[in-house]
Amino acid sequence: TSVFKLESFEDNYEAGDDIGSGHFAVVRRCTHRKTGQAFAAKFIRKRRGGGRKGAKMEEIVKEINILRCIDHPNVISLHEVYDTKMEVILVLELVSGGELFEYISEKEALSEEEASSFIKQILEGVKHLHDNKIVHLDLKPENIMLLNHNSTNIKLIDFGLARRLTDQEDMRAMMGTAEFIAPEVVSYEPLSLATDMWSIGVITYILLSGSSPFLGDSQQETYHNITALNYEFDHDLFHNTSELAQDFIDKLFIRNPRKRSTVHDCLNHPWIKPV
Ligand SMILES: Cc1ccc2c(c1)c1c3c(c(C)cc1n2CCCN)C(=O)NC3=O
Repeated sequence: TSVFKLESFEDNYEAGDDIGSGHFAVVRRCTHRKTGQAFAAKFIRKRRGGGRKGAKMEEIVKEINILRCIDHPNVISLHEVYDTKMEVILVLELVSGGELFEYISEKEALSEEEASSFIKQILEGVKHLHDNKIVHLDLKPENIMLLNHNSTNIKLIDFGLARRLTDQEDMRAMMGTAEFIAPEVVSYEPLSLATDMWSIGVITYILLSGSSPFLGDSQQETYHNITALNYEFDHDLFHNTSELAQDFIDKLFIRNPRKRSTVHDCLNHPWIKPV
């Protein structure tokens, strides 16, 4: 198990404004009283008694143990953990550049160089996770944050759905956000590191075109588009996108997870690695 700080969070930090929320969690900017350093504090409500609200302790500990074993410039780092009666507080590295999602919304679509540079950093971060047998399972532009407004450095955040791939438990679970999940998730088949690679294909498609490849008018339609691999490089959106970029994406939108590009294949793909 993990050692939690016993003195109170408030002794050491002044909580600031709310910057976002997720499953049973609220994220607030906070300042370390002694040093003035800024952090992101993720307040996760504990499940009390037989209630359904709040996260199970074993899930919280799983997220903490995953965060504790990763250390990479493209992945957010965990600084401290506080355990109180009602909640667990993760003190996390703060990034101030906002979500990649907001960045692309403002720009419509990115140049191939910019998209390739973002994807390369995402791949570097995901390689670190995959080398540690950790699958993120919720890769999407909202969980990719810019370090600061004037840099294009990114960090992966939010490991609430992340899992460590242990051989005995074959992981099946409906999770993640519809338009980013892989066919095996929709069909409730075993998940693997390849599940993250599909999501990277979706993110790449969005960065280059501003449009989501499988998104339908309903969740069911989106799921159908995913399991039917019903996507195309719409001419209006992709007419000045290289064949190389489309090949990179085609190698990720493969139904059979074992045939899909791995993070290593992607890092060696000519669209990413300058030849
Ligand atoms: C400046 C800013 C604005 C919103 C933030 C964050 C930072 C942020 C952060 C984190 C998480 C889990 C969620 C966060 N959110 C919530 C929205 C994330 N999709 C985090 O771990 N560090 C952050 O800076």
